[in-house]
Amino acid sequence: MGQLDELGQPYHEDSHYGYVSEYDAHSAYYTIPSPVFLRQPLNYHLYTTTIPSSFVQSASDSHFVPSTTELRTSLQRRSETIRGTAAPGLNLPEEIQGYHTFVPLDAQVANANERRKFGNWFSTTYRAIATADGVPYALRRIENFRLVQQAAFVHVDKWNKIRHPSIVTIHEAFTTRAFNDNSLVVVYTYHANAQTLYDAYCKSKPPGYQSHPHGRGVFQGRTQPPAVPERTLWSYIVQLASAIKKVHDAGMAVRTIDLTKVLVTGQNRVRISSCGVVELLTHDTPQDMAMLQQEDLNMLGRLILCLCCANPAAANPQGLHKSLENMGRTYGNEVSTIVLYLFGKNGHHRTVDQLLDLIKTHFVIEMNDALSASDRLENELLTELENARLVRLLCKFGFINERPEFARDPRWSETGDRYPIKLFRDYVFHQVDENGNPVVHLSHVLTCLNKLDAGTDEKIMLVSRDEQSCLVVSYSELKQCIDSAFSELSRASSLSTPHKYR
Ligand SMILES: Nc1ncnc2c1ncn2[C@@H]1O[C@H](COP(=O)(O)OP(=O)(O)OP(=O)(O)O)[C@@H](O)[C@H]1O
Repeated sequence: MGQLDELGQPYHEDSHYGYVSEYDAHSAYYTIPSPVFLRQPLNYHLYTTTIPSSFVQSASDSHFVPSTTELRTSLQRRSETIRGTAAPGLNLPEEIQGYHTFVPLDAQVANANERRKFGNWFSTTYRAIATADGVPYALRRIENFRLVQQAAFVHVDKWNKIRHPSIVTIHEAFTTRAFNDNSLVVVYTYHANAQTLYDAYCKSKPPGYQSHPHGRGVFQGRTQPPAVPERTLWSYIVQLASAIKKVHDAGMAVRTIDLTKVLVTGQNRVRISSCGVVELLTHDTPQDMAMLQQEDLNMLGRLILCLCCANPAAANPQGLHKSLENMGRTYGNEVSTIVLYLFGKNGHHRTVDQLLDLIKTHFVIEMNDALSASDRLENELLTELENARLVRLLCKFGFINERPEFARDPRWSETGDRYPIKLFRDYVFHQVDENGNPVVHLSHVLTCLNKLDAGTDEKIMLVSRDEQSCLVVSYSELKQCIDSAFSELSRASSLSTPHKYR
């Protein structure tokens, strides 16, 4: 029973959380029926309780993968974000160029003067779902921008060919008047719950309830974000340098290496976002690629300095000296050496290959951590491997059991060839102990279903409810019986609506 308590809890009824929603068969996403209620935060710990330690390969944190419980909690949060809808009253377009269910991702800034600009233009980022594949995408909209030359879209094709784990992939771009202006929209892969480096390390959190993965939130005053640990800093430097290498090798420049454009998308994982937008906006202006690549290295140096000082203005010329001193007090000499190299103070020509050479020892550490992460994830996957198989089996079972049209069917009666299925259902789910109390034991159910799915030769004794008759059958016979009952049912169903069950 203890096991059931532990394993059973993740499936808590959540209807009282007030977000039970209508299922939109067309989009396969949840839409909130009107009137809309303010949602209570989910108690994630109910969904992702600690798995009994005997089932867990590694409960400890590793560099790229958090402990099992935290990993599950964060995946739940992402899944919930992906299925969320926008607050009412935002007047967002219903559908644009095959994308629907728009949700703004930018923090709502009350004062328009405080909005950041992308070059000379305001931009807004939305999450939207593509009708074609039902997958969420991040759409960056450049407001009031009239794209004159269609030839500019060549940059989208070029960037689409750059596939790198630390670059957010671009998919397409189009112009639209659906926002009541001329907008350019650039579509990227969506990373649910991504945070910019600026938000993660430079922005203080306003007072309020801070959620806690293992319990109720607690009220906290305005909190400063944590300083970036040196180990994490090196991880970021390695990932970003490797992304720059990929782009420079393709004869291009990144141009968006900035605290507000680099996203943290998982434990210690960073990705450069918004690639290609600058090229689209400045298509008319001739560019010196060698100079832009030098500027990329400079931008990386500025980003590291700002990150170390938790201050986006740390690399401004007037405070540069002081910022370097501050950085030197907290971080090792090697960090300062890299930053000074990237600034290229003596007018040196720098290359990304030289940079990689300077930080090569850190690449080895990263690679080891990345391999450990993939081992950890394989182990996590192993614990989930059987879930889909068992759910399919339970669905089959649910389809054939207790159908009213079978009530008078002699095959399901006590002398019929389908009768063992009924008895087996009782054997799996409706057992009682010697005092007549229900036996609710998940491991019994799982064991029976696994043996049934495998069709083992093991025999079990099935007893009727009135204890007047009993049958000895093997799992293999039961499997045949269930398969044939289900095939018959699906044949009848496919006559009217094909492909209902796969
Ligand atoms: N590809 C993406 N996947 C998921 N979230 C994203 C993606 N791109 C951006 N975001 C999120 O969208 C939000 C807004 O991104 P944006 O780049 O517009 O940030 P910003 O510079 O803070 O906003 P603004 O420029 O409007 O002031 C950020 O919180 C960021 O984490």
